[in-house]
Amino acid sequence: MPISSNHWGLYTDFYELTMAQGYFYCGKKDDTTTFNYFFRTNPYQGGFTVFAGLHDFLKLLLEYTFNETDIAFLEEQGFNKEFLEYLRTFKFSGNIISANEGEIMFPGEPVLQIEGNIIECQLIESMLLNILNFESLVATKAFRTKLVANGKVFSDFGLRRAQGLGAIHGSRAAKIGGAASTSNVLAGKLFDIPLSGTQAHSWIQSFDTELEAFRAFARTHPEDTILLVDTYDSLMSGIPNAITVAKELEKEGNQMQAIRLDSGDLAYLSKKARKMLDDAKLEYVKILASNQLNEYVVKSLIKDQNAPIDGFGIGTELITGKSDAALDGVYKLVEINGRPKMKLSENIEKVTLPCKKQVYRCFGDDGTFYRDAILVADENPEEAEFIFHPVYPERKTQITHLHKEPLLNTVVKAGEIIREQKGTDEIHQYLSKRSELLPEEHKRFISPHIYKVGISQKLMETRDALTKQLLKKSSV
Ligand SMILES: Nc1ncnc2c1ncn2[C@@H]1O[C@H](COP(=O)(O)OP(=O)(O)OP(=O)(O)O)[C@@H](O)[C@H]1O
Ligand SMILES: O=P(O)(O)OC[C@H]1O[C@H](OP(=O)(O)OP(=O)(O)O)[C@H](O)[C@@H]1O
Ligand SMILES: O=C(O)c1cccnc1
Repeated sequence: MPISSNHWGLYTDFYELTMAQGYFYCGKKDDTTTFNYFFRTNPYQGGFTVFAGLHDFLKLLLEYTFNETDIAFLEEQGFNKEFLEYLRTFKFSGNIISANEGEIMFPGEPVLQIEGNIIECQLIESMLLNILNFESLVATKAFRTKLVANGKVFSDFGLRRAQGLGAIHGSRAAKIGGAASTSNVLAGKLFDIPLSGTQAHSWIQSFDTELEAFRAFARTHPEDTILLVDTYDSLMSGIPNAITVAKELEKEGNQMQAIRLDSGDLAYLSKKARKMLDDAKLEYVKILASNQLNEYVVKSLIKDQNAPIDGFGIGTELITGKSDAALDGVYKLVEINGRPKMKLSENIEKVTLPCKKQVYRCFGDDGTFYRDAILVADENPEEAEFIFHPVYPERKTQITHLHKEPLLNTVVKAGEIIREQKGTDEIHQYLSKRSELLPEEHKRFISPHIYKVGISQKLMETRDALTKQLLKKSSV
């Protein structure tokens, strides 16, 4: 982590600590609770979300403790001595079941479920949301790009444009979603992501001529020469100079790797560049492109305009998850001391589902993802006959005959991580495999088909009974 600490207790919102102290003094500190993490909408008006950030969250969860300076700081903020003594030895001791990192998930379904005492579950809320919402947002953006890149690679160039230190985890998420490499050296070291890079305009500008700059770069990097050709004029100067240097490299037995286009009409320029390179018998020299790219431009260049571009560098839009500022993931209390709990809202979309749960992915006859079923945790999935639309119960699907797979598996037991987390490469491979099972209509960018997530009869009845009780109480 860039902020050096082995104690992450303060990585939380103030109100979590205020509530924790309140629970402590209200005699609730040993109440057992269950919370669910879920999101309400897919980002980018898309049809799915890639779940990412689990590894980073679990790592910090183990270090979610308070050291002496944290305790002293909280004392200055007015927290009570007895409560601070409690925090001094605090360590998360609960259980977590979670979807795999890299899983394709949908709105409304629990992605992760945490059980523990009320204080520990409450304190970690903000850190959990901070990590999972951001990484899932960026991983989803990256995977959308991968889906339309037609096998062409793209590298994360986002460090300079990211929201501060978020870049470190953004680069990790970009790799999970499909970036082949990153320019972000610290993220590369921390998360074992291959590094890649070219050079900036400053390199070219620092020499008297472009040709001199290209030659100097080729001399110092003969085996991996990539030349940025747009500093002065791509067609009139940059590409001809790159060809001259490629020929000089050939004489020394080396092959120039690529040129990089960074402005202008990338389809037009890449076609011209390809022809110029091919005419010079430099078919092996690849063409890379950058400049405010996103999944729509990549799709247009590759699929609609047949641009002969071999790879992309993508910065701003990838690392910031443009045009969505955040994934709207939330963390809600669903059970306390064995009693189901829910949140009512005038806005039906914001009503939460009570109870400990399990999510089952139901597969169609062709083996693809067909429906997700949210069941109460102790329900036998083979006995659940139908699942119902959470808002319009008259819309139901029979699931008896469908193959089902539970999505939430134990990752933390009594405060210990019991499932080894995978590396970014393996997570991406898992995502790719799962994506093959997601029907195409959920992947399209414009008006994707909505993947259906239903709730079991038992869950619906529990929710409806609880709603009645709560409405009765609130009208007294
Ligand atoms: N053929 C193309 N089809 C669709 N979009 C393209 C195409 N070529 C370039 N773009 C995109 O159009 C935008 C062009 O932006 P802009 O006008 O700022 O670039 P520029 O003026 O060429 O470069 P800069 O301002 O960086 O010098 C970029 O987002 C780029 O990715
Ligand atoms: O466009 P992005 O997707 O964010 O990709 C990263 C950009 O960062 C670099 O530009 P730099 O910061 O040097 O400025 P430039 O736009 O003038 O090239 C690079 O040349 C890309 O254009
Ligand atoms: O290596 C590059 O070409 C690079 C890295 C970061 C941002 N823009 C370009």
